Amino acid sequence: MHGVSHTAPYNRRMSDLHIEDKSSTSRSQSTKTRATASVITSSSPTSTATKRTTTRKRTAHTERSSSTKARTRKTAVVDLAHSAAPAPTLPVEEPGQFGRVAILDITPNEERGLYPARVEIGEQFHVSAEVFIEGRAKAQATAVLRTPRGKIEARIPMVCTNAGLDRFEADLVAGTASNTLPWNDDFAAVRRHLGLWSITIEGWEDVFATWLHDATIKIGVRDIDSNNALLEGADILDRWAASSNKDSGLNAAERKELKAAAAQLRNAELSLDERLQAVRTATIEQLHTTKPLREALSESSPQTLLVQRPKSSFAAWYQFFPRSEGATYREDGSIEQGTFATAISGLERAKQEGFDIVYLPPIFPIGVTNRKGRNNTLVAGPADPGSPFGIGSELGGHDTVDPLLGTMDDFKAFCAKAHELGLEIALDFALQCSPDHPWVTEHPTWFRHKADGTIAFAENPPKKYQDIYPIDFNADMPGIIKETVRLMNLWIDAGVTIFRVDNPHTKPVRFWQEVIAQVTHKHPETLFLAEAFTRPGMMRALSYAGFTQSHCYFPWRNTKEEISQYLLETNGDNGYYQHNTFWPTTPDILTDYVRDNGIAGHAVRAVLAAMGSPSWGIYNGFELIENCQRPGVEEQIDNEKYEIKVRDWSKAEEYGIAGLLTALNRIRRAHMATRSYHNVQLVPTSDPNIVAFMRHTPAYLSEDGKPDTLIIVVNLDGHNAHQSELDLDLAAIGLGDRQSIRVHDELTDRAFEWGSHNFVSLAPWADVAHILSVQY
Ligand SMILES: O=P(O)(O)O[C@H]1O[C@H](CO)[C@@H](O[C@H]2O[C@H](CO)[C@@H](O)[C@H](O)[C@H]2O)[C@H](O)[C@H]1O
Repeated sequence: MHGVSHTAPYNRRMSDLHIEDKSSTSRSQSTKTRATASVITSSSPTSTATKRTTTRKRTAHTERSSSTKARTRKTAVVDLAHSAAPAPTLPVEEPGQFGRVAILDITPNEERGLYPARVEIGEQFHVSAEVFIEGRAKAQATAVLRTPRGKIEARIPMVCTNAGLDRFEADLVAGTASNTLPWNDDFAAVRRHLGLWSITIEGWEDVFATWLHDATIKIGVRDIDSNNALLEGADILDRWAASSNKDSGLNAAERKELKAAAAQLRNAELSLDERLQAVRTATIEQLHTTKPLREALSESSPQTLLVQRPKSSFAAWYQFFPRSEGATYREDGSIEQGTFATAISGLERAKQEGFDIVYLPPIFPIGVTNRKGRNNTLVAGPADPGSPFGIGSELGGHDTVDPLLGTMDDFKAFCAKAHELGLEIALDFALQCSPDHPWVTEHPTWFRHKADGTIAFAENPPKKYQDIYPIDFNADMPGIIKETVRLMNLWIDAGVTIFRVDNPHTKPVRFWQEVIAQVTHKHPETLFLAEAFTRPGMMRALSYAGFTQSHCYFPWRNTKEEISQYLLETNGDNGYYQHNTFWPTTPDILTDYVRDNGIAGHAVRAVLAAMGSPSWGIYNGFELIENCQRPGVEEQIDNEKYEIKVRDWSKAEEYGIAGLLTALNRIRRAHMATRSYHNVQLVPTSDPNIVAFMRHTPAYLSEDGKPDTLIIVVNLDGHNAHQSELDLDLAAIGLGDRQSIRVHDELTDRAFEWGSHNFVSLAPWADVAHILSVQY
């Protein structure tokens, strides 16, 4: 976890802030504007001390602009006459020029900031920077978050996390988490907060801390300069007491307190220790933490942050095939397939289990030429419905509803029912054609013809897709873009809000960039899930191009080491660009782990997916433990891709998995800590079969003012019980001063007393996991 533990941070949210944005809406990123902002800053937060100090600082600024030697000399004399001059804010006039405090290596900042980091509205995220000043002086840092209109949303003190090495970190949140959906009346209010926000880092000299450190040593050894040190401290306290209300937010009583402490530091009738005691009070300590004197304020250039709509990070997906929903056996044993009308039962099941998004495979007419038969055979029988990914027939292509499922109106009614239930519809968009697709004759240049005039079928080695032609983008990319945008708009108008794009990595990234830009220009609420399993660079590029979520390698991360490493990889800085969705299985993926670990194994993978990633998904049938592989391949036998399934859902109760999925979605909704790609921390365990991690949201980011922490402990062995010791870093969850804490198991409702060293025992026939919420 990047989680930064603040004890008493200052100026949390804008509502508590006493700081105004001095550059506000005019905070353009141009050098000129930035320089102006710095100059304005120099005349308010740091130069607000006594009249004398203010005059001196203003003089310093005038000098810089007039640059006359005489004036420079005069100012130097004035400064020397007064113990130490406070470090000024220096204007930054061009990129790369340092301010008075140096700020380097701000994160997130992928590809040198070319692509904005992405978060969902209300998602906790993490920033860091290296901030330092010369010599022994102490620097501090503050993260400032601005809305798209330039208004300051939060100013959060950053914490140095590697003492002496200048790395400062902070957690932030942009806007308020929401479950409002695009068709809800109040969505307009959410939309106002979406778009490009900015983060700047303010570095500043903590002159009080620097002084206190040195003064304590000097007085301790009765240094000859002890009196000077105390007088210097008194000057600092005076400056602090007079500091701008906009910056420090001190009230009258606090200013009085600081002035009284300054007087005590100057009081020659007291002993040196008694004088120093003036600043060793809880009040001054508290003020230093919450309302410090910030001198030499230096501001980084802004980093952009794209804040996206609800469900762009935090979403629970549920996949089913509408043709199987409500399918029945006729008397002769043949199957009556489901339709959009009967598939309402799938929506209801998704709703009941607490999912947000229903994902449908392609719903278009299926080709006849080279149609695949059961179990991926190359010859289809007369009753075989074919793979829905074999798109297009004489009945139409990507803009036509398969008549076996219903009409366009039936599909619209299905979407409307989903919306009524609070579910979004994600439609599969597989850009490929059956040989019978109208494009094959209407747009021959969209396909690569071999010398003999034929077209090669598609493949994704080692998989072969003999029933489809791939699209060739080289001859007419503009034409394909235009048609793709038309198609997506058509389905959006029917009620689709999300596209799950099949194999996007086999098409040019630039193609997706243009398509997504055009679609979201008209329909900014549209989300895109990339079904890409490929090289990391390509997966990241698709995210930069606009895919909000991505399939990933979670299904193949099964051991403790693999899971631990993957949790950090997917929930760290990568999570700003690639929002990985954790699916335990899909119609294309049934791993050996799920095959071999029975009901317990299903429970394990569901807990890891739901708690390990803000975005997770379940392919239906998981509840029924459909885990038999087709020999030699990592996918189900009698796969629904090639045949219609008649399922007996009454069996779902028996296995308990449906109940578990429902509980997991309930826990996710109730705990803000599950909503972020940036708050995971591994918890060390002694047993190789027990993996543990936690998610923590500090109190200052939560809506109810309380921290939210979940500790997830999972026994990966689907056959044997395991016991493990488990070490908890209580300081990382803001409870460093406690010997013991109360935790509540969200799955079983049991309560435990835990501490920094704990013991767990988990058995596949009892509990495969604990999901413990810490009671604050
Ligand atoms: O290539 P992936 O493993 O990423 O899988 C995706 O794309 C496949 C091609 O669209 C798709 O495969 C299914 O449809 C094909 C075309 O009808 C068919 O030939 C394959 O046998 C069938 O598995 C796969 O489902 C999709 O997720």
